Amino acid sequence: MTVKIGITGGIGSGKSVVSRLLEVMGIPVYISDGETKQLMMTDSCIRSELTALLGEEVYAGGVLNKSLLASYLFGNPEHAGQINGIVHPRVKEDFRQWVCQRAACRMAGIESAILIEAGFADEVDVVVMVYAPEEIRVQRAMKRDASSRELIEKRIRSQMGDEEKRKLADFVIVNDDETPLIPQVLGLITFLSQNNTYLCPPKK
Ligand SMILES: CC(C)(COP(=O)(O)OP(=O)(O)OC[C@H]1O[C@@H](n2cnc3c(N)ncnc32)[C@H](O)[C@@H]1O)[C@@H](O)C(=O)NCCC(=O)NCCS
Ligand SMILES: Nc1ncnc2c1ncn2[C@@H]1O[C@H](COP(=O)(O)OP(=O)(O)OP(=O)(O)O)[C@@H](O)[C@H]1O
Repeated sequence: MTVKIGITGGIGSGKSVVSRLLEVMGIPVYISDGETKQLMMTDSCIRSELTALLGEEVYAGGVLNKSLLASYLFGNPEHAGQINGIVHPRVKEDFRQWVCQRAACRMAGIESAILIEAGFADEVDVVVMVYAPEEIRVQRAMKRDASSRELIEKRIRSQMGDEEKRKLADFVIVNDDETPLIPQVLGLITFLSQNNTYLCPPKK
């Protein structure tokens, strides 16, 4: 049985960095942001529901209009709920298939900023939170995306707060530019390898 690791944390916390380290160590990771964007292009149900909600311009020129979608989604919690309700059930199905295709792997991960909010915690055996103080996250995301503080803070407000997330996580990896990251990731893998009883019975 593949042990499923959920990797979560707010925007700019360093989930992608942790996921890359896991991949380098031979653990495949389902990157939700990328897979979701792919599904929003290829899945006919998602396409028709998003078009019904936002109009034809959401796929203007045959590509996903990310700025239109982002301004709608991050503008209002109700809007976020509508988009999430269209997209997340399909992502969940897709992730299940992806895991089945990797049945030979001892461990596999899923990375999502909104793993818990989107109801994916029940899909995994262990939830790992990547934590960084909010100001560091804002600075990283502004630099990475050449984005404004206002925009990043808007996204942060649409996600679950760190304190709440911490309580629901089984492990916390601190990525605060001071605590070394690699020993923490190695520690996680070693723990999961040695303590399979902790993970039993795995969730279906
Ligand atoms: C709004 C979109 C088009 C913005 O795309 P863009 O390339 O600018 O940003 P990207 O996808 O890299 O997201 C950046 C970060 O925003 C945050 N974020 C994205 N979607 C959501 C959401 N539904 N709720 C809260 N935060 C979110 C995450 O921290 C994410 O890592 C895109 O994020 C999207 O399609 N979101 C809706 C689908 C979704 O929920 N994706 C999250 C993975 S399940
Ligand atoms: N320990 C670190 N040292 C230096 N730079 C880092 C560190 N951790 C993350 N970064 C940088 O900060 C930025 C944000 O990290 P990353 O993309 O991993 O965050 P994320 O949690 O995946 O964010 P998002 O939710 O937006 O996808 C990236 O440019 C990354 O290279």
